[in-house]
Amino acid sequence: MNSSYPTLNYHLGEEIDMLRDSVYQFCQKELAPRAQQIDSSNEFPMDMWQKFGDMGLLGITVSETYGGSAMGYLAHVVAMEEISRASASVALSYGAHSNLCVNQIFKNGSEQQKQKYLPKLCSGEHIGALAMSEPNAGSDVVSMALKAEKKGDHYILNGNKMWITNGPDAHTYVIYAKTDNSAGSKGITAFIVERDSDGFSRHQKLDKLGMRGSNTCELVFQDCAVPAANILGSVGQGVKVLMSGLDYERTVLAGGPVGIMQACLDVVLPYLHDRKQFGQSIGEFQLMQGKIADMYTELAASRAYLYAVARACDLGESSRKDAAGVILYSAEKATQMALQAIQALGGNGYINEFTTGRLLRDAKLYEIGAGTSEIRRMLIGRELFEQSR
Ligand SMILES: CC(C)(COP(=O)(O)OP(=O)(O)OC[C@H]1O[C@@H](n2cnc3c(N)ncnc32)[C@H](O)[C@@H]1OP(=O)(O)O)[C@@H](O)C(=O)NCCC(=O)NCCSC(=O)C1=CCCCC1
Repeated sequence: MNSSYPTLNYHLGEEIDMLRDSVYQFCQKELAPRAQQIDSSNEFPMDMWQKFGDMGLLGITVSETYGGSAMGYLAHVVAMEEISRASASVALSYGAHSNLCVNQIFKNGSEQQKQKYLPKLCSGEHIGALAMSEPNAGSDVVSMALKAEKKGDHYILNGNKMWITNGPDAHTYVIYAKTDNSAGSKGITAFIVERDSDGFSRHQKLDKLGMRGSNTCELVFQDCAVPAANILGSVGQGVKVLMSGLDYERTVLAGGPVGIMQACLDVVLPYLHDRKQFGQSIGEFQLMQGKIADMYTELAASRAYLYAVARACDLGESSRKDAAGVILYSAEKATQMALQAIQALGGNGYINEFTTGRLLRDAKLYEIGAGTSEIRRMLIGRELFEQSR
């Protein structure tokens, strides 16, 4: 697990242990030292795409035929966790690329689409994004208004998408639009849109509270013609692509808050040894030991849940309530843990020279993005109630 203390062995297998070790070594050397600067500059470090591509991380769930490394969801969450431990915002962009865009094309694309788009997305030459939210369709995503009207062998898209991770930088976008406004969820269709399409533009980058290294923007479609050949799945079946994608998305992105929790312990533990008050290391005080006990336990519990849900995805047993559950639990614990990390560092925790403020700002996103905590509770409760009838 690469920590300064012995920790539980989750028995993930040699291949995934090696992957974790190489991602950890790379990220601690090349990313963690830049994380504060990435946050303050509000810019994604673009050199990372090629480096992640070279390491086989960008197409980690994609078969080798299309340039992927075919390691599966458990490997994906471990990579997500270790990148997030070093820089949560870089991990968010990584997850949006490799899961939201790349994995959606891999799972739902035609042979032609996979051959055309996946190799460059897996190598790091191209960046991917996925767009479902709109200014007036966040939690109520099915009420989206982006219109796609058939005209010959093209669809003409008009409308906006909002809060799109990697929006400013991507080459390839998975976009959901309404092909039939009167058909509710059955009127949604998924499209692959290329960045240079006429009538497609990316608006100014959004100025966010946290995740500042992950670029986000609004997308605008004005009579944007997309070939019918770029439909992902089939016409009117986009909600299935979207909803099943959200289950994988929530699982993979839960690696983000788990990495943030580890980063909290990484900063607090040495501080408890170094910081002296009342003539001794503050870690000698039981109230401080109580804090790290809670941090360690909540991290271990989040991790165990995460690996169990990711394993289920690998076995084709993905569960809607557990995908929602793992990100609900780990996101809320990460925010609480970041607050505790600030408290443990006292005055130093409150200044930006230390990482704790960034960890808090970054953690908060995971209680909102990929479904709010409220939507997650609703999904878990609803499914549990239905299943126990
Ligand atoms: C749960 C929810 C509130 C929707 O409930 P309703 O009761 O309206 O929808 P309901 O009746 O449950 O379903 C509709 C259709 O869909 C099918 N289906 C559902 N699950 C699945 C599934 N798992 N697999 C296949 N089909 C599914 C369902 O059968 C139904 O079809 P039908 O109409 O009957 O033909 C949904 O809208 C949601 O979840 N919102 C959060 C969006 C949300 O999470 N954004 C986040 C966007 S932001 C984001 O992702 C990121 C942010 C920052 C970082 C990067 C990512």
